[in-house]
Amino acid sequence: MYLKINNVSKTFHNEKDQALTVFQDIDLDINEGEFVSLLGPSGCGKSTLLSIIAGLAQPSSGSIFLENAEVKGPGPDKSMVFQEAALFPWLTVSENIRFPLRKSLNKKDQQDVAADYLQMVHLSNFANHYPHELSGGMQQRVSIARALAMDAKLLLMDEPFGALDEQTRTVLQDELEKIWLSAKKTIIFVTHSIRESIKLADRIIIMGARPGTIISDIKVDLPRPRLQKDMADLEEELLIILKGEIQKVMKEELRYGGSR
Ligand SMILES: Nc1ncnc2c1ncn2[C@@H]1O[C@H](COP(=O)(O)OP(=O)(O)OP(=O)(O)O)[C@@H](O)[C@H]1O
Repeated sequence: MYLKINNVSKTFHNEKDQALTVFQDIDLDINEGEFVSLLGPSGCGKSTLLSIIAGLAQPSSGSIFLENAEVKGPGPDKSMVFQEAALFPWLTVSENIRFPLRKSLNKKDQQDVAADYLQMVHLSNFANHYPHELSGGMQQRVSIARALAMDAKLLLMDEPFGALDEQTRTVLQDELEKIWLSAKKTIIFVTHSIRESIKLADRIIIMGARPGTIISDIKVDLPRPRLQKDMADLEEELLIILKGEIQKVMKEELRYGGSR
């Protein structure tokens, strides 16, 4: 198995040492080359699970194996795109993309790779600008270009298009689909958008309200590129599942908020 998530649980403790178990006993096997989307109500632990897979956070119990090696920390075998762009403000756009490549590629190759990915996110004319000269959406496109340029086999994306306008979002969804189809990377993609997950993923994992577990594991067997009219039935089905979970979260938040 390419990625094996074994009985993973995560509990946080607040300042009063009250325990908050975010999710419990998550078991998930992901094949190499799969495009998996993680859906679930706000606060069910999608970002936390992604950070644990990335090696940026530790599980409270359980373990994760990537190509049979236990994940103990971040590494070049996985790259992550966060909800907000995380760029070095003192480096230009092109230098930001080249930074993770500095040890693996010579200068000319770094420049070529940076230029290719900047073109892909339609920012070629901004290569020598600094992040503060770009809008939030443009900065996020640079982060995506940087993660793709690293060419890690496992790409972890935490609502990467959440802050983008609808048109840019659609363009980048199409680009990501093309990259995935040609490079056959394994992608785990957190989103709030049912439509986005049906458009992109092979497989949709739905996490339930806290303490979260996996409540559905759905194969998306629609031809690509996916058309809205073909997606409608599955969209309806997922909406019904998610609505129930969102209601549970709202009730729990009221209870938790009231106890503070
Ligand atoms: N470092 C932390 N310390 C304490 N609690 C945390 C920490 N990180 C996350 N949490 C809590 O864990 C729960 C899950 O958070 P997480 O961000 O993983 O959820 P999510 O499903 O990605 O939510 P959203 O869809 O809103 O982004 C939340 O209740 C959050 O407050």
